[in-house]
Amino acid sequence: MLDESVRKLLIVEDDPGLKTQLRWCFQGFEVLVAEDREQALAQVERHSPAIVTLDLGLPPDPANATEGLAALEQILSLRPETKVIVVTGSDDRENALQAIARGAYDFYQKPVDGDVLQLIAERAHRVYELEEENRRLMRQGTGTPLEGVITADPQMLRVCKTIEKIAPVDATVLLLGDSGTGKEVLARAVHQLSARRDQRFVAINCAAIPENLLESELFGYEKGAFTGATRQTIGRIEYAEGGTLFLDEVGDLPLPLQAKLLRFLQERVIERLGGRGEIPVDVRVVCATHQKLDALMADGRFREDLYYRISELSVNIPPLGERHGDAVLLAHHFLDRFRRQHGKGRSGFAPDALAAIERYSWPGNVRELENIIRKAVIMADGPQITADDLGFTVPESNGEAPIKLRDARDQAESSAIRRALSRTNGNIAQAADVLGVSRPTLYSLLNKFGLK
Ligand SMILES: Nc1ncnc2c1ncn2[C@@H]1O[C@H](COP(=O)(O)OP(=O)(O)OP(=O)(O)O)[C@@H](O)[C@H]1O
Repeated sequence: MLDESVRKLLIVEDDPGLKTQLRWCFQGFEVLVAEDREQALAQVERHSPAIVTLDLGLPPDPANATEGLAALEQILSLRPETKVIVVTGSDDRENALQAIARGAYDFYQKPVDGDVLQLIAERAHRVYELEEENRRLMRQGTGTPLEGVITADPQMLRVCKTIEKIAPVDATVLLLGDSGTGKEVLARAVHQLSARRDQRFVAINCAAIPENLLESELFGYEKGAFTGATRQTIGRIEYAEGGTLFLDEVGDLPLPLQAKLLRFLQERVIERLGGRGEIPVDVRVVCATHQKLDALMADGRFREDLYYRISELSVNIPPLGERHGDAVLLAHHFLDRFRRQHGKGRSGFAPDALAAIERYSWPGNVRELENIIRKAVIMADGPQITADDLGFTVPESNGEAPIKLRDARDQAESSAIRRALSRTNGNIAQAADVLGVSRPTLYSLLNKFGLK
């Protein structure tokens, strides 16, 4: 958790009476003030306040929202993570909505009620803290040693550790996990962390190639082997010589090819179609499937002897829905990537979007999340990505962050603690350090949230 004593809040208000009144609203914040756009930007640049309350009617044209809306845009482009709460006149709903569309976190209509404003500021700060925690974990590489793998989930971190251990051993690896869980990413990591890293990584999806072509694709063929075989062609196995061959969806391999693959794994030689000699090939094989191989074996659709051969080392990859905190972490990662790729200045996710991402079950796993964020980055109307932009609904929820302050705080705290623990591999002293609390405090929070 961030140090509460340095929670900074900037009030942008030109009316001296209101300014004084607002100053007294916010307990537990270091309050800064500004009277116009220029001063506001200077304060944001200098102090980076987490929260800004912004009166839309600013000089030189206090009767109009133009200056306030311009200030809002400049604040967000200077520091997109700032949570701006727009303060408007009682009959100025239209400008308030415009401000939200341009990235304001929330709006508040006068007359000022100190308790309500304090509550809104507290909620905004919790969201700010959560996002800050996410950004920090991402900056630190989230503790995963594997290239291209983003995770803070303890189960996935264990998977990464396993991959690290088995990569240098030249044994066949079987990766088991649902579609889109990152099997290919992990297969590449196996290759990268092995002595074969400077050779080829060759991937072939056994389910994507028609059965009659798969054999020649894998083993290659000699000229004249079949009609249309006008020249000698080497197969994917041979092409991977010295490197790693990734056989994706190995569960979909037809039985006759299973026998051929088994022979290759036993003898380490191949025969091209129409060929007369055996060719020795030195490749590391990594297989993957989303299928339940034991069920396929019971049905006689997968050879048991091949199963034992390919599962010398097998790794189970958990679905995204079971990984704590990973959906939001990955969402930020993809947002960063796609806004650079597509040159879009999205400032982040609106709270309802983050809540929806956290609660969704992700049947299509990381691939689904990646596609949804790509589309939202391209299609969103405002600077922030909202739950609407994500285009999916979360059952049994209204898509909003918890409204009760205590619930919001509990959710934010337990999520930050989980992340800190996974980041430090369950080391309490280090986790307490990361969170900026004492060890006894962390123990009591662990008790409170039933975390082990
Ligand atoms: N932990 C992760 N961190 C970052 N990106 C990831 C992670 N896991 C998956 N991805 C990305 O998600 C997409 C799907 O991953 P990948 O292709 O490895 O899944 P898969 O399990 O092999 O899917 P399939 O079974 O459908 O082939 C890829 O674009 C990949 O880069």
